[in-house]
Amino acid sequence: MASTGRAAPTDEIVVSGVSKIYGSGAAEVAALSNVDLTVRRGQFVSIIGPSGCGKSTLLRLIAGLETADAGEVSVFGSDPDEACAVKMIGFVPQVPALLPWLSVLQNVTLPSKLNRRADALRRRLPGHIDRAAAPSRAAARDGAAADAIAILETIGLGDSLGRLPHELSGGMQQRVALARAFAIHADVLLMDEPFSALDEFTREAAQVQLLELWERQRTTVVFVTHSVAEAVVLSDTVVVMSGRPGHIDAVIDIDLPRPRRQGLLESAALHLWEDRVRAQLQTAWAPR
Ligand SMILES: Nc1ncnc2c1ncn2[C@@H]1O[C@H](COP(=O)(O)OP(=O)(O)OP(=O)(O)O)[C@@H](O)[C@H]1O
Repeated sequence: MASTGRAAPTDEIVVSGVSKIYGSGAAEVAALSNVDLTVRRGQFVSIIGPSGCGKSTLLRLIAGLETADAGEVSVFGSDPDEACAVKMIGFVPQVPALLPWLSVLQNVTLPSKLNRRADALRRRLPGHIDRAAAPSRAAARDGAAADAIAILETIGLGDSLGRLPHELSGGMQQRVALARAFAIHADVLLMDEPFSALDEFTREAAQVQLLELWERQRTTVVFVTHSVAEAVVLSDTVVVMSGRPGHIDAVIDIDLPRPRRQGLLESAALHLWEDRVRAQLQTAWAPR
């Protein structure tokens, strides 16, 4: 059989021997050097490390928004830019970036309205797993609204469907951005410090709501954070990075039971894992 030039579908995101350099000459920055990482489908993986160690660069490479200078990235067997173009990949940035003239519900349903063509293409990509049968246009519209409402209810915004973004707190706006990402039913969601602007109490509540959404969909998530507690409470695996140039120091599997809820935040087991990740970070930051 003739080769299609496309890798076979896999159940993994694979980053293999990846290096990334920005700029050239005196302005050259080695952002990543020889990074290997495997994320299995359905895993929640957090990346933690000091500022400038290449966390966002790694996320952007998986998203197909940057190209590696060496090595390869594959998203369930597809090239990242191809996977991104057909919305196999969703992105949650630091700022919610909601459209101010649209209601909460309209903000959440907009991507699925815009992405019908991408949906059709996505169904043909080898690494995509269909979560629902292809619906008719009208059924898709009604289904998308019902789905968005269910997601917004899960995240505690069921009574805010008709409100405009400026009528919401920062924490509520970020939860709408999360709902919008989950509503596209992407194969992987990449989240770049989505809770960093929230106060501690709001942040912990948002983490619990993210976990509730994730447990419903079991979407693969790669999550960048500076918070050890956040990484531990959310993740199956915490990836510890350090810089100059950016590389992976340790991959720590967090063996805490799920579902993880508010009570876990105070548990001794959680604090033991936090201590372990913090010790690894201190090793990573120690001068060489
Ligand atoms: N577009 C760019 N052009 C030049 N250098 C860049 C660019 N993007 C990132 N860098 C550099 O690459 C390195 C890694 O940056 P990156 O943003 O990936 O780190 P980070 O770990 O996400 O940082 P932070 O935690 O502060 O967000 C840094 O030294 C940064 O200055």
